[in-house]
Amino acid sequence: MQYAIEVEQLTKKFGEFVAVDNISFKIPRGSVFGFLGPNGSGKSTTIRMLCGVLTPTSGKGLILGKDIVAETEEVRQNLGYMSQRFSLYEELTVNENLDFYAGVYGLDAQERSARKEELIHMANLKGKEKSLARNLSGGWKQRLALGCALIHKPRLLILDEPTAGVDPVARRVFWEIIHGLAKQGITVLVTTHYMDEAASCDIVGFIFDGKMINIASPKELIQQEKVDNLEDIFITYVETLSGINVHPDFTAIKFLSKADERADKKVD
Ligand SMILES: Nc1ncnc2c1ncn2[C@@H]1O[C@H](COP(=O)(O)OP(=O)(O)OP(=O)(O)O)[C@@H](O)[C@H]1O
Repeated sequence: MQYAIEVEQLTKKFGEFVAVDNISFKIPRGSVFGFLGPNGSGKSTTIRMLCGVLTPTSGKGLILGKDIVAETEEVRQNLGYMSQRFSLYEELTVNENLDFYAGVYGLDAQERSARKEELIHMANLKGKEKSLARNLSGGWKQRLALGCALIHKPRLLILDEPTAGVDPVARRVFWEIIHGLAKQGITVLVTTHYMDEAASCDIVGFIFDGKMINIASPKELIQQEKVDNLEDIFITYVETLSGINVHPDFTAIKFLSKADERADKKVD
């Protein structure tokens, strides 16, 4: 099997603090990998190492067979990255944002115009080419950012919480695009806190305190853990690993005054 991502004992320390702790996993080409874990568990640090912007403290990583430390330039040419904040230039138009990213990746004029047309079609941005990014709604911005990440035809796409803050329609459309890209052979690594999105991934990996706790298909994970859905797994892992009960006990707290309670109970 050919792998898009191969990670072996990857570790990142910030001083004494271990943000990513000896993780190993492999993602086959053309699959959608949902990288899950609570805030601060090490997802972005792992992604930053895979993108070649952070040097691992130890361990090894290959992206499409290229070493993330020794072959950073080759890795970047094969990789598209979309950050949580979409990395768009708000004062530039849709067209100008795409042009900017095309320039970064050195596309010539002919390639650039053909590619832009494809991406505007994919992102359903026809008619909005001259709109400022600032004036686009969340869903449009998100799809423009995806277009920018795809401008150089990368074979691996890394998306850091791409659907945070966009409405359900835009989320649905976005995921249809993601699965369409995977069908064409593009590998996708996506972080999300939405478990319905995670359930549609081919593989999900759960990271906690920098350690990879489990990695398998959603179906396998649900069978292994004998629960109904991924949300139950997420909560069970967090409770077990942190020792914190995530269900707060509200019964001891009175939110209404006695007078309010009496008024509510009055029947006309
Ligand atoms: N440059 C840094 N220096 C020191 N600590 C850092 C640095 N970058 C990240 N960390 C710490 O490493 C841990 C993992 O952070 P990371 O951003 O990878 O988590 P995450 O899973 O992406 O969280 P979120 O879901 O909130 O984006 C956190 O405790 C964070 O504070």
